[in-house]
Amino acid sequence: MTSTTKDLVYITGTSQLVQVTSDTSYELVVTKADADSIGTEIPRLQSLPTHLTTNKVVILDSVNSGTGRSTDKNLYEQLIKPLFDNVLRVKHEYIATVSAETITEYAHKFDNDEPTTIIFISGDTSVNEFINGLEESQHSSTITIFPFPSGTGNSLALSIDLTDEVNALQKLITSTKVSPLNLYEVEFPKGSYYLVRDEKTTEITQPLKFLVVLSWAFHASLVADSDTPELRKFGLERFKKAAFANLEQEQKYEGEFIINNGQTTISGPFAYWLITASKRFEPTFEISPQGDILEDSLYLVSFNTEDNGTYIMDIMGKVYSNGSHINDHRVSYKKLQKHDTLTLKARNLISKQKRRFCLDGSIIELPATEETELKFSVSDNVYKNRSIYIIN
Ligand SMILES: Nc1ncnc2c1ncn2[C@@H]1O[C@H](COP(=O)(O)OP(=O)(O)OP(=O)(O)O)[C@@H](O)[C@H]1O
Repeated sequence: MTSTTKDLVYITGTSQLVQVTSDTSYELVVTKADADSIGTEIPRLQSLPTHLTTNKVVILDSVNSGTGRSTDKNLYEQLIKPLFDNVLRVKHEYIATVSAETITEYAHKFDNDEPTTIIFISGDTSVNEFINGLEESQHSSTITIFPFPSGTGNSLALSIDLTDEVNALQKLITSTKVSPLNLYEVEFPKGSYYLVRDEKTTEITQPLKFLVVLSWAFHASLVADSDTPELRKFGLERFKKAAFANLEQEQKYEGEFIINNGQTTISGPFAYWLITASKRFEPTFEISPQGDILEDSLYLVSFNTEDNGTYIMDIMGKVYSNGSHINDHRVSYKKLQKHDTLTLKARNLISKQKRRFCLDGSIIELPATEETELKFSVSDNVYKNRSIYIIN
């Protein structure tokens, strides 16, 4: 692998140029340099943003995210730790997950009243688990989130234009922009469970929040089927592999999506159905071109089942082609906003394949039933007395 060197930042007070060399591993390179001798495109750092100074800083490393941490590249050990400890002097707490419960348990116990910045080295699911794990707090407080794109899909990070870890690190230390991170809510029917590697785990007993996507049909199926140790090794390719396997079977999910008690009804059977706040799920998979994570709105993207073998790939190809699927007459693309009443009526949920939903990457299995209803809503950035923000 050829090695590349990227300029991270120039620290004006100490005249230090900080660069990152990456090949099979990362290395932080700090040299003294004269301000006039370095390129004007390198960000000048005069002082650190308050999310790294005034706030308590926690780094949550979800070590199973992406292709795991077994490779030689280790973002925290090789870049963040030396940068924070030796160069910028950012006091922080580092937590590496040891199990699938670490994040939820941390969130349950989270009782900081002081403003906290939580830096996630993960994908979307880990951030979702933290938010949903929060318990009611007596005092209102703020939690500022920063997502490194270190998982497989990284839709949240992509939504704020973070496509690689080094660019993300640059944004984390230089950006002073912090915006409310709006949350969305879904109420699953009683008897719904999380499904991990096809096994039922925790029962869902309260409405859940999501940040980027809630899906059913083809999308939920491929995310669920890709959650095996064999496929996880492939990184982003795991979704493609699971997608091809799903295309071998008919994608037919019966039901209808009802907006504002019938003002608009989008009838199935659906091959594809999701609601999302994000613009992209992968760098080139532009699922919702008008989406903006900083707005308090969702978009519905759905299309119906057809009886030819190529229509799903045809429409997916358009998603990869700058999101041009939204101009395809077969695709429903609708903005959903605060105060909209949103209901999905789903029918014939007997076979397991038909009753799996994806909530920011987690899979949820509904109980087997002839008909059920799910309710959704667009809420603000406050949950359990905590105001959630994102550095962007
Ligand atoms: N040590 C661990 N053992 C088992 N599970 C873990 C461990 N650490 C983290 N996890 C779980 O792995 C999952 C990682 O999901 P995350 O979304 O962060 O990454 P991803 O699935 O690669 O990315 P994406 O959701 O963007 O596709 C989370 O459910 C998290 O709780």
